[in-house]
Amino acid sequence: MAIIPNQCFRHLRITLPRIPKLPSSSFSSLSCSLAQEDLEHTHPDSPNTNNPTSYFPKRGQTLELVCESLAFKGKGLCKVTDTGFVVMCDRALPGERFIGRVTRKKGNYAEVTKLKTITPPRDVVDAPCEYALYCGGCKTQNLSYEAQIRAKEEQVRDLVIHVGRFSQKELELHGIMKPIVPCDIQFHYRNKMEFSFGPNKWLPKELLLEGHNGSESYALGLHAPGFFDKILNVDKCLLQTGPANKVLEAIQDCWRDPQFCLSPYNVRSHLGFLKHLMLRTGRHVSTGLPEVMVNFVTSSYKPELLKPLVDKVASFPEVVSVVNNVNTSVGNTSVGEEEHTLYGKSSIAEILRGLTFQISANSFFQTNTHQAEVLYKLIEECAGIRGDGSEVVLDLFCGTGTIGLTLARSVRHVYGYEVVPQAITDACLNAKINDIQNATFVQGDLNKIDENFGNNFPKPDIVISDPNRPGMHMKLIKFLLNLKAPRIVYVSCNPATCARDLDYLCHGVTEQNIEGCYKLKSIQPVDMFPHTPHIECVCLLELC
Ligand SMILES: C[S@@+](CC[C@H](N)C(=O)[O-])C[C@H]1O[C@@H](n2cnc3c(N)ncnc32)[C@H](O)[C@@H]1O
Repeated sequence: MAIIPNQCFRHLRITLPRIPKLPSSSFSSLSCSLAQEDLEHTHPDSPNTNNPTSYFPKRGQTLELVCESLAFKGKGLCKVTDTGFVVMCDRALPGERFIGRVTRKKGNYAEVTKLKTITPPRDVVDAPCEYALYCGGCKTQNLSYEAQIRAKEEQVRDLVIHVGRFSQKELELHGIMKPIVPCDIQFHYRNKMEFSFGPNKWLPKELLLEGHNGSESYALGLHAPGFFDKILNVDKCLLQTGPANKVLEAIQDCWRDPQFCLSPYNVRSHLGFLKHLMLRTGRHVSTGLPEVMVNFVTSSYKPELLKPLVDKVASFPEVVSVVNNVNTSVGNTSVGEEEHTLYGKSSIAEILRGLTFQISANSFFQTNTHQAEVLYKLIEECAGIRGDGSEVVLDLFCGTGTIGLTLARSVRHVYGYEVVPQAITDACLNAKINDIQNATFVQGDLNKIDENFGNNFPKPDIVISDPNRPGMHMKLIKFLLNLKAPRIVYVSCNPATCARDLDYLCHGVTEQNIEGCYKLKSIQPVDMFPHTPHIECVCLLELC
């Protein structure tokens, strides 16, 4: 993710108080409270716009609560009896009655930790994963899938109304709000997982009370929720593909063997060798069979130490690539300063909308390939391309060019902009592999555009904008409002910033005397990540 200097948010800051503040007894305000937290989080300079409130539970106080619905970030939303005061609880599910302890004050609501369930949630199911209750990845695995997607759709509607300032009536009258598109495949859908090594297994309190002891053994797994230094050991992850799980199990079976002298990296002492294990699954372009890349991230380059693990994983026919990213920094990222190929190829392939994409260890690619097909089809439909090869597409936040390239076949030219230089290199490579000559990819920071932005491409007929969580910068909003392209397809992974940007584009920015000039035609939530709180949306805007 790009590091964004604080001053870039000056323009956004003054507009944030416009998010309506509703009485705490209103449910809509609850998810808005959390959305506000997210908007402030993404814009660190923003002022504190918290509402004073007469009732506030004390920190440490215990309360009996009922979870009413799921709010932004998948937190359970509850109200204190009699006062209607809002509290949020991680992992509380709709219908669940429980005892919670207040842990912190947050604007006009408080956060609680669940101590004990009194009545189980509605729509509860048995979570198939043994780690579901502790691992930070799947927060809602024990909620039926129908209830999960219902909750996601409600959140989007709530944010579009209360942050985006679109009325329920206009959403309904014009059929703007579309029903969420579910994901047909609810497990094993992730093509990429990153596990971390650590010196001690982390165990949740419940297991420690049962007498389990984790502190004595090394861990390979996922970070315990909220901890950068604690690893929940995981032998299998139900979100990743079957072949990737086979590889994970094989590594778990042998990496602690003392004869291999392999040590996990300790993020506190900065000693140790093995940092992360990244597993990516693609497909062979002709056979369609799965291809796995194994990426060992280590603190130094010692291929002889990795050899036993490399030999073990290379024995799987699906493993076609083993690479080693060497990251000598004390930071905890998986991108190395050097990359060495230890077995097979340095990249794997994937097919999306009939195009082939080369995926190297650190290149960005949609993590749910199956649902990316669905998402890209929706984007293409929204783009409403005539197909006569006359139109120009501007692909903002283009990553490795996947959206633009899937549209390139039916337009005159695609111009893609992206901040990460490696992604631009990959986008150009992807264009070449697919013999696409009418696409130009440019590296640049869309938070820092000036009046010259737009001089190097003709006026687009269609703008695709797919920003990451912070959404679009005010400079880009202003640019788009001046550009007046006939259509904007806004793809978003954060419904809160999406609702804010839709408001700017359609209703303008009053404080800056900027008028909106777009009409929201449709907003389509898409579930890309079952069992997690993440929500993707595809929105179509047309010039008024
Ligand atoms: C959600 S991804 C979308 C990628 C691509 N459209 C796709 O579907 O694969 C957002 C992209 O925006 C890029 N990005 C983030 N901040 C940016 C900025 N300030 N300027 C340009 N690109 C940025 C990220 O590197 C990332 O590739």
